[in-house]
Amino acid sequence: MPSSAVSIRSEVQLPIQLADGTEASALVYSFRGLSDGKEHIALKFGEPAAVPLVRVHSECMTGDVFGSLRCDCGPQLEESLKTLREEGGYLLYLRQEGRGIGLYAKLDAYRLQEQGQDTYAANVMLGHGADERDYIVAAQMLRALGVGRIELLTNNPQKCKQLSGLGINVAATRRTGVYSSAHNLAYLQAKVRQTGHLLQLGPAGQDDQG
Ligand SMILES: Nc1nc2c(ncn2[C@@H]2O[C@H](COP(=O)(O)OP(=O)(O)OP(=O)(O)O)[C@@H](O)[C@H]2O)c(=O)[nH]1
Ligand SMILES: [Zn+2]
Repeated sequence: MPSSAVSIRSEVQLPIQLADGTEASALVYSFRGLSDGKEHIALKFGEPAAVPLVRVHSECMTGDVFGSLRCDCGPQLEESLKTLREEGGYLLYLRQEGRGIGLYAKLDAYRLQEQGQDTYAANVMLGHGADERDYIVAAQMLRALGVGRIELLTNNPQKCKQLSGLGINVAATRRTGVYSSAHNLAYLQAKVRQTGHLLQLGPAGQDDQG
């Protein structure tokens, strides 16, 4: 369960340029006492509503930084930043690279996917869990920010379930757009099939972008 010992360590303004060239400003928080000892951060945009919009984003260096088309993380992050700038709210950036298995192991999993394994089976073949994430630190960060009730921006029912189980009131959820292409269609299909992600997938590249 979230520890009450977690507190805000620092806050600082961060001007941001979004992919479309427009600018935003966020307050970036660091934390003291998070249970896994990692450097997770939260970004606050504008004046969040009484039930703030929250994106809990799992780190994906290849997608978030380099624009990898193997997954949908980059466009989901971009969409989240735009929506949060417009509506106010929080983005929690969780250091859960590769669904918790780490960057190198994720790259190894990509090799296995090239040989026909799906994204979950590849993790298991490497000796990892299919999805090793939990959302304990997310709940700790929200509590430290004084946020106990949220609207969650996600297609992943597990995030809602786990956060609720950790005492965060997920009053509503909002789906992100669907960002599919020939490169990530099999990956997105596996997410729908195996973890119940709420994505409506048409033929590659023809899905709604919002
Ligand atoms: N192990 C592994 N991790 C991946 C792979 N593709 C993306 N990831 C990681 O998966 C995480 C993102 O998870 P997703 O399943 O895309 O989305 P989600 O966070 O469950 O759900 P949303 O809230 O809807 O985005 C990030 O940590 C990525 O680094 C892959 O093929 N293998
Ligand atoms: Zn990704």
